[in-house]
Amino acid sequence: PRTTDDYDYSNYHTIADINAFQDMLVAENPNLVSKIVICQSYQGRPLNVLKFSTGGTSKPGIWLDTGIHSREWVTQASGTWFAKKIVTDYGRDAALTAILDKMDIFLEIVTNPDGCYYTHTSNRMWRKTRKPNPGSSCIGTDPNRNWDAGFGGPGASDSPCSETYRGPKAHSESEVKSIVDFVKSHGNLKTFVSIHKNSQMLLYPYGYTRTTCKDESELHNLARKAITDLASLYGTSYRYGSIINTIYQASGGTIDWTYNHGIKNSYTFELRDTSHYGFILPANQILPTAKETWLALMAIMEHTKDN
Ligand SMILES: O=C(NO)N[C@H](Cc1ccccc1)C(=O)O
Ligand SMILES: [Zn+2]
Repeated sequence: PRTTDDYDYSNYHTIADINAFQDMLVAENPNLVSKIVICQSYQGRPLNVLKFSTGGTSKPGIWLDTGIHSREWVTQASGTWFAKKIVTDYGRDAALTAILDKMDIFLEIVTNPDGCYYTHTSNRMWRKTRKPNPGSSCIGTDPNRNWDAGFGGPGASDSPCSETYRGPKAHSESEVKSIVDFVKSHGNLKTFVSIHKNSQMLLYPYGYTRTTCKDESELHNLARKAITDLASLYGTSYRYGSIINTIYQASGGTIDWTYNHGIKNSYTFELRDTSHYGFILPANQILPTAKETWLALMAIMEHTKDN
């Protein structure tokens, strides 16, 4: 595709396509979009973050990431659609314009590029990073267990062969450490949304402990509003609640760390479906999934702007 207008948003794409999309989007919208390379993956691929900003220096920020689990292809595809939606709606949609006039949005679409490449070339079901584990023939760490939040506790594995291997130590994976460093250097993120698939759930901290997080009632009420907006489009029903109460105990998870690091509005989305198709969601569900999820994200971003 020569422009982001003729990019095929209703299909799954390789990393090369998605990186080309990102560069086109920046070139087409130099006053709104820029690309930050926050680091490289283990195998040396760039970790690209799109910054959507109307200028200013220390604006509060909203972080969105997709594809941290590489096999969850509908999330990277949705992230691509979100990027185009932001530039399309700025200056046209009052709600989105108000959000961007007050806050910056950071979007990492291919958060696990090594794993993503591997799903396209070798194993469609790959979830983890692709860094080898010394002393084991098994590759990779689960980037949703590698964060310094209850790290190594119940709800993660210490076996490199497990899909939920936590890694040799917290933040051992550059794909994780690079986000940790970005959060610390930015210092003013108000919202952090990590997008996964399968289960149709909207989850908030904690996963590693049954302790109720201090903002639980606010996060619960906002989650209810967000999934109500989501369901208004096609009737897709979501469950919501804390990770540990809604899905299961998991330690070292992304949003437990971001919440403990002071980002109140920390959420994990689990997009379509509820395992009817398993992880191979048909491409014809990409656009409906992206569009309904955007309504929930708008609810979360508007709440952030107003609180
Ligand atoms: O893998 C997915 N979804 O794809 N999420 C599950 C559940 C989860 C969600 C949020 C935080 C921690 C744990 C996981 O085992 O990581
Ligand atoms: Zn996942």
